[in-house]
Amino acid sequence: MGKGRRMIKQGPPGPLDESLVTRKRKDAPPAPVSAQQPKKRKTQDRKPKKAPQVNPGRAGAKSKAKPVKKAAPPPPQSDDDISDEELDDAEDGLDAKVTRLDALGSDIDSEDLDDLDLQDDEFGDDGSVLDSGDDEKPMKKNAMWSDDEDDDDIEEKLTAANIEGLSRKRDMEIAIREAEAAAELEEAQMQTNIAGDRPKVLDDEDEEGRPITNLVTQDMQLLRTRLNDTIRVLDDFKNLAEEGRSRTEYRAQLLKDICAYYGYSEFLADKLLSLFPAREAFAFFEANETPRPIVIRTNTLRTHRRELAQSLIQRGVQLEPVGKWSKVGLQIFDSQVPLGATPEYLAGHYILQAASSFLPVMALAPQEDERVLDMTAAPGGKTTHIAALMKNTGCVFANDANKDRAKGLIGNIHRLGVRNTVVCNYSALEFPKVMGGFDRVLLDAPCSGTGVIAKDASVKTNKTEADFLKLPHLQKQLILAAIDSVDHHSKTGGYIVYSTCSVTVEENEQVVQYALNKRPNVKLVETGLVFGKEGFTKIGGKIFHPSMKMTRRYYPHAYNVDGFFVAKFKKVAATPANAVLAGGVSAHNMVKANSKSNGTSAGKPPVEEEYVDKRPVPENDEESESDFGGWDDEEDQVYMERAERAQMRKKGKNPNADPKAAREKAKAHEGQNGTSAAGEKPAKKEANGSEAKERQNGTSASKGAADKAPAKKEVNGSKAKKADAGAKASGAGSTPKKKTGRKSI
Ligand SMILES: C[S@@+](CC[C@H](N)C(=O)[O-])C[C@H]1O[C@@H](n2cnc3c(N)ncnc32)[C@H](O)[C@@H]1O
Repeated sequence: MGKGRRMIKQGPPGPLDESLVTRKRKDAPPAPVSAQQPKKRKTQDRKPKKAPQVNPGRAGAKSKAKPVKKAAPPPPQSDDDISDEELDDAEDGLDAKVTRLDALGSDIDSEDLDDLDLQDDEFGDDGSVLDSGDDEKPMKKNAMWSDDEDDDDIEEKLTAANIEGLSRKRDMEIAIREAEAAAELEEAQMQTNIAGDRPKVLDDEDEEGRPITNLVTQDMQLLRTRLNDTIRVLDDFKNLAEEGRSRTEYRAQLLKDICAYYGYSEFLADKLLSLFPAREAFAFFEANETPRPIVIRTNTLRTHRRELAQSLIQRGVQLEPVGKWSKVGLQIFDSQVPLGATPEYLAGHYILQAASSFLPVMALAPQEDERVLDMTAAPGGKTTHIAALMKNTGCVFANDANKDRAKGLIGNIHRLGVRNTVVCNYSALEFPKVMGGFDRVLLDAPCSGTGVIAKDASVKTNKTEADFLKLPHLQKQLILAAIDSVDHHSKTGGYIVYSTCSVTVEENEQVVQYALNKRPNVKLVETGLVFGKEGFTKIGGKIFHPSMKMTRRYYPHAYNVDGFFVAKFKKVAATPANAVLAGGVSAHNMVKANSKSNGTSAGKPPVEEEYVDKRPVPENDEESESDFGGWDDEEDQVYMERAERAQMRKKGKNPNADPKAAREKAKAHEGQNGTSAAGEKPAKKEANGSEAKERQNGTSASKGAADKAPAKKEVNGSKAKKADAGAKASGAGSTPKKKTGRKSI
C-alpha cells in the first residue's frame, strides 16, 4: 500500500465500477483465469505485492497484521475492456516507456507532435519569457507541451507519446488495491461475524482473556479486525449494535483503537475523528500511513512541461502529468537519478513541490503586472509559482519572519530565475504598517500540519491543546493583516487567499469566520479550483457562514494529496476605522502610520484612506457576529494587551509603568473624538521623519505615535476629512460592543 499510493493519480478520483470490483473480489482468491479476466493473470504474475511503508514504530506491527496477502482480485472491467493483446501491448509500452518517450525528441517531435498542433500561450510567440541567461535553444512552438492546453489535454499528448501502458498499469493497480482493501475488510468481517451476527466489539478480549486494547504488536491484526467491526456497527447501528450499547460507547472504542493502532495521541485522534463519519475517518487515518506521490512543478520561467518531461525521461525518470487540473505538475513514479540534483533541477527547470501546494496559488490567480504579497513565503514554493504565473512582471513581496528559512527562499528565487520578487523579513503581523495596497495577498499560514502526517508522523503525538489555541490565534491575526494589506480599489485584484496544510476546523473555517466577523469589508468568493470538498458550514455544534461552502478542503484519502485548506476572499471596501488591526493596533492609528510612511507603497497611492470605511456597517453585522462568532474577543484582549506590552518594551518603555491608565487614556480619547484617537491628525511633512522610519523598521505604530497630534490638513487635505466624516457617519467612532457570542464555537 505504501508504494501503491505513490502510484495513484492525484486529484479527483476517476469513476470506479464498484459492482464489478465487488463481484470479482468475491471470486478471489484464486481468481479463475477466464477469457473475461485476462488482466488479472498478467498483473498478478507481474506484480508481487510489496510490504506497506509505515512509520518505524508500527512497521513490524503492520506487516504482522497482514501476514498472508490474499491473491489480488481482478481489477474492474470497463466497457472498453482490454484484450490480452492490448494488455501485452500496454505492458510492452510500459516496459518500453523510456524508449518510446525518448523518441519524443525525435520522431514524435517531428511528426506526431506537429500533428498535435499545440498551443503555447505561456510564453508568447517568441518565447521571450525564457531566461535570457539560458543558452537553451528557442523551442519549436509546436514541439512543446503547452502549459495552457485545455481540451487537448496534456495527458492525451502523453498517450500519443505511448505512455498509455503506464496509465493502464496504474489503473489496474488502483483497481486491484481497492478491491484488495475491500476483500480484506470483508475477510476481517468474516472472521468475526457470521452473517447476521452482531460483532462483539466492546469489552473485547482475546483468546487468553486480555483486553484487546492492551495487545502487543503481534495482535495488531485483532485490533484491526475490531476497528473494522466497530466501523461496521457505526455504519449500521440499528442492526449491528449489541443491545443496550450506545453509539458513544462504540465511538469511544473506535477512538481508543485508532490511537493504539496508528499511534496518535487521544487528543488529536479525537479531533480528526470528529471531522468525518467513522468509515471515512478510517480511510483518512489509513492514508496518513502512506506517502503521497513525489511531484515536481515545472518552472515555466525557464522551460515547458513537455520539454522538462522529455529531459527527465531520458535520465530514467518515470513520470506523468499530475492530473488534468494542473498544467505544470509532473508526478514521479520512479527515478534512476536523485531529483534534487539533476542538471534540470540545478538549472531551475523545476521545483519539488507537493501537488496540494499548487492549489493556493492557483486560487490566488496572480496576474501580470500586479503587486502581490506572499506573507509567509519561505521556502518559496508558492512565491516562485506566483512569479512564474506573473511571467516575472509586476512585483512580488515575499516575506517570512524566519531569517534562516528566508535564506532558502532566496536560494529558490535565484535558482528558478525569479526576477520580480523582493524578499522581506518581517513578522507578517506588521505588514500593513510596512506597506499596503497589494492587488493580491497569499497567506499560507503556519499551522499544525495535520494534513501532512504522512510526511511528519511526529504530528500524531506532539500537538497539544495549547497548539490549537496558539496557532489559530496567530492565524487570525495574520488573516486580518493580510486583508488590511490589500487594495480594495485594485482594478485587477483585491483578493486574499488563506491556506493551511491542516485539516482542523480551528485553523480553517474558524479562522475564516473570524475574518468575516472582524472585517465586514471582505466576502468569500469561489476559489476557482476544480476539485476539493466544500468547507464546513456546520460541524460539532459550530455554525459558520453559508458562504463557507466556497472554501475548499483536501484530504489524502480523497484525492491522494496532502491535507489542505484553501479560502479566497475579495476585499470590497476599506477596513472600518474602528477595526482592531492585527497585533492590537487600531485602524485609525494605522491611518496615521501609513500617512507618515507615504511612499512606501511602491508607486501606489498612499493608503491612509484604506482604513476608513465609508460604508455604514450593516445593521445585521452584530447579529451575524453573534451567530457565527464573537467567541474571540476576550481571548483576543489578552493577546492584544500582551502585544502592546511587547511593543512598548521594544520602544524602550516600561510596560508596567501603568499600562491600564494608558489604555484608559486612549479609550477616553477615542470616545471624545468619534473614532479611535480621532484627534491625531497625521502630518504629511513627517512622512520621512523619525516615526515613519521607526515603522518601516517594523516597530509599533500604536501608542507612542498616537500621543503626538500632527496636523490633519496635511494628509490629503479634504480626502482625510471626508474619510473621517464617513467613519463618523458609519458609527465607527462608537465603542465597539463587547461580543458575547457562544464560546464554544
Ligand atoms: C507553511 S510555511 C510557508 C510555506 C511557503 N508558503 C511555501 O510555499 O514554501 C509557513 C511559514 O510562515 C512563517 N511564519 C510563521 N510566523 C510568521 C509570521 N508571524 N510572519 C511571517 N512569517 C511567519 C514560517 O517561518 C514559515 O516559513
